[in-house]
Amino acid sequence: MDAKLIVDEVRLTPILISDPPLLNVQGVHQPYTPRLVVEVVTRGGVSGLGETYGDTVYLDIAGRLAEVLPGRSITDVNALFALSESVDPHQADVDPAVDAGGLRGVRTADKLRLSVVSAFETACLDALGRTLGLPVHALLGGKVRDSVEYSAYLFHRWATHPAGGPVDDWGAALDPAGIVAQARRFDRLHGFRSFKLKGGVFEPEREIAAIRALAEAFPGRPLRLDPNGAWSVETSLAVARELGDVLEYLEDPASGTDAMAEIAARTDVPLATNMCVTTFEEVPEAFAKEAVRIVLCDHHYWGGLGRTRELAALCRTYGVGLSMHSNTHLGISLAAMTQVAATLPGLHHACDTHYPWQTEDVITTRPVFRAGRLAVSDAPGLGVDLDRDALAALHHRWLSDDGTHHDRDDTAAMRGAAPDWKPSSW
Ligand SMILES: O=C([O-])C(=O)C[C@H](O)[C@@H](O)C(=O)[O-]
Ligand SMILES: [Mg+2]
Repeated sequence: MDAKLIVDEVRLTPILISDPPLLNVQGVHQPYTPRLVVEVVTRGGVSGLGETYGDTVYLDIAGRLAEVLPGRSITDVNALFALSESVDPHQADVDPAVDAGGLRGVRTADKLRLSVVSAFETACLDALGRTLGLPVHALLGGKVRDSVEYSAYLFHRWATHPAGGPVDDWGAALDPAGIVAQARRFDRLHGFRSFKLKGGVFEPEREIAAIRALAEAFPGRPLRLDPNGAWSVETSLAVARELGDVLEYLEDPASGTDAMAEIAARTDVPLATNMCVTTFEEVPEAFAKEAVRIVLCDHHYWGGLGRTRELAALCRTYGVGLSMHSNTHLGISLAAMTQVAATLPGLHHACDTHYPWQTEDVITTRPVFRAGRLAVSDAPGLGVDLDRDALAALHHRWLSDDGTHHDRDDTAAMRGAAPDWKPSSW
């Protein structure tokens, strides 16, 4: 093996990034959210980047994986899965409750591990691409498009965080007019063609009215509504009847494969998910029951860019559509999302991204959306460079935090404003 390709060192940098007070079924985003930046440095002096969730449970696994990686080749990404199993002795201890902040389905030991492996895989591919002078998409078999379409991610939101923290100039959006104003600003700034509204915040009638207002303001544009499983089967069907003529898809209206399958059997509105199909183990039952027509991939928890392509192949095989999910993330993840999305022939829906809500980053140049799309970089690796000063500042914030923000907890943030608050269901 060429010595240049051998991992010399792995650097892990937990950071806290500012986040606006966006509302969802589990509460409100905290003012700061944790992320982890992974750097894999080769003996050839090349450094590759990856980014993933920064909550404590991920940091623990990442720390152990970082210790055993030096001495291995950056080409050996398939070995990361077995390697991560060998260093994660706490697999049985995982609380299976749905991740409070994540809203991304089951919480298994395997999935937590895959969410760490993904950042290491991305960093290895970035380092390999930089070493060979090739973009990551070339390492994945090549791009099938030159730009990737993203969707505007609309949220009901407050103007400020209840406990204080960073303030932006978006103001509150708590009714249909506020959501339309937010969509107009996204349209103006980034040219997004399609809009996704995070639902499950207010009673369904108010969210139906918001989608209707969007349909009126942006006739013919693709619209999605995602209450993160907050509704019953009957409520979901009622919403589908109300909005069937304007929705591109309804995302996770109810929780669980059986509920989704029942809704799917009784409506023509396509159902999408990033909650009931989030692991390969969940695929056979969901596809057999025809519970969803579209799966949202996410390279973070599916285990990386290679596994995202495997999911895409499965979806293609079963005639299930593909879209892309996002959680709060920075430019390293956005670059990885764009590189893998560029290689997926069956990706016919605009990808989600929280990125426009993020005002801070650890990369030197902010990507620019044009007509809602990002150009696919052909530069070596992911095509992004680390801003070390920004990384140090955000790491310093993490170090200075008393632990309140080390684990994302939207419910705790909401209870800061309303101590008796509980998630609603309709
Ligand atoms: O599509 C989704 O379900 C998400 O994007 C989950 C996220 O966590 C979102 O709800 C959020 O950031 O509040
Ligand atoms: Mg969703």
